[in-house]
Amino acid sequence: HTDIRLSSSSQNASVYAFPNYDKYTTAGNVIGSVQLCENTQCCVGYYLIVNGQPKVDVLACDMVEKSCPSATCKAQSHFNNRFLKCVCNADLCNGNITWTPESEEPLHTYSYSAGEILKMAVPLAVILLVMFIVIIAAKRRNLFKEKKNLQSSCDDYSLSSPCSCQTVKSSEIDFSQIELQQIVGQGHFATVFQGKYNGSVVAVKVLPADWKVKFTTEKGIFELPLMTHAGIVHFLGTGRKPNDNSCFIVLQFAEYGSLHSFLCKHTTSWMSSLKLCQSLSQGLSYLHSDLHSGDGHKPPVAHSDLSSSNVLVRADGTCVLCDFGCSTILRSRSERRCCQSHTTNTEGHAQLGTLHYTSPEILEGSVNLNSSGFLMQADVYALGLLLWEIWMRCSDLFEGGVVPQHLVPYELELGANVTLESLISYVSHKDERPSIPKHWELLPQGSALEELLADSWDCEPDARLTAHCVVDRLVSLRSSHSL
Ligand SMILES: Nc1ncnc2c1ncn2[C@@H]1O[C@H](COP(=O)(O)OP(=O)(O)OP(=O)(O)O)[C@@H](O)[C@H]1O
Repeated sequence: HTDIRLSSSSQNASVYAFPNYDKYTTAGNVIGSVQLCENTQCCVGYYLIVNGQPKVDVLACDMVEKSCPSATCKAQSHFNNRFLKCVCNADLCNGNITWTPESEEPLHTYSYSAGEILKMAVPLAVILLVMFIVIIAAKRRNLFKEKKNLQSSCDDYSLSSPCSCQTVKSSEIDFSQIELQQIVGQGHFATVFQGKYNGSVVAVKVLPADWKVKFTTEKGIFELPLMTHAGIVHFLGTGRKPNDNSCFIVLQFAEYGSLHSFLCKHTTSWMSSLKLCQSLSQGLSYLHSDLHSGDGHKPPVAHSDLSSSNVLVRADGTCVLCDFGCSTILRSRSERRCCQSHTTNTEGHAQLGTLHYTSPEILEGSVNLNSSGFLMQADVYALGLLLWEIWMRCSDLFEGGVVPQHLVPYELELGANVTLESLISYVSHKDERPSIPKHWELLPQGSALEELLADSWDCEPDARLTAHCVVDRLVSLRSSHSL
């Protein structure tokens, strides 16, 4: 058992305990066994289910600032029958999780009540089942058709596991070479630390041994040939911690953290908003590209979990993509033959990303399999939402007025704890999108912005731009409207 000492003094203090990370407990604002949450109201608890009982894995302040309306720590996600997460807003509340084995469902989501989780789980299961069946059926019937102009680089691709005929051997990093400092991020699966490796500041993403599949998927993407690009977080290597067998990935450190936390704290000028948008779109365009260079071949990759928490901001004000744990490699038929012996385990695994950013066709389970790039089109829908998020914090687009505080898409319309049902009704049935300020119509670049957003988040996936076209539109926006 973890020894937890309680503090009665400071507000929003969160009990913290790192059974596997004892030597890092002095990092950050830690007093005794209590971490003082200075920049967030939320405490988070991660528990592993051992012999039917939740056992503390990590307790800390919630660095990703997700909503935490409850004072008690009710289990909100339950993965693989092994892992629970809860968030809450009272002193030391995350030391006690409220959980009953029957009340949880395996969702990757924000905080929901048990009833809501049940309501969402059924349609989600149906969507996943339908997607799986139609993908397999489409493969059999060779439904993927050639497309001109749009997605021209992804003809005849199909989903594949992260195996590759070609991979670049990455460096195996010895854990003793890394000095972990403080926690800088907490995803659903991983804890991300700032650290030092070979004299450089790095980010170390630690995934518990239970999440080996996520780790292997992400490692497989980083190890594809030609994956080095300014818009994709730079990968340094992977390893295993000797004491508990958890896996870690060492990455370039992004000084501003996630785009979400950057936009919460900062507003931008028009030019710096364009820099964020352009680097983000270039990163996605590169990820989607099918590249041959020398002996190396990078197949197109769909990110499948784009959100402002999975985009990082570097010190120079550019974005990089991160978190490839849900990504899918799209392979041509000939490559699949060559990879056949490795492609069975995750074949057809189109995963749902963060709910707010999920495209209407995936929300509804009506994926158009005539379009081989449907996962890339879903990424472009999320890209449109991210561009909107960035511009909603651009002070030059609110001159003379107040820049609104940062909100994730649909938070204003549907609240922070959005449900699948409300999203389907709003985004799919009513075809609504995040609202664009009326006065943008009057700005010189206003109509180009609106068109770009509309063409990225169109309800019809085939009508959406490619990520490459988004880059082109942003380049022309920059040249015609540089302030
Ligand atoms: N290279 C990095 N530099 C700085 N911060 C980072 C870096 N990588 C990740 N982070 C922080 O850690 C958070 C979680 O990282 P990541 O999304 O990779 O974890 P995850 O568990 O896979 O998340 P998810 O819940 O989206 O599946 C990010 O939102 C960001 O705040």
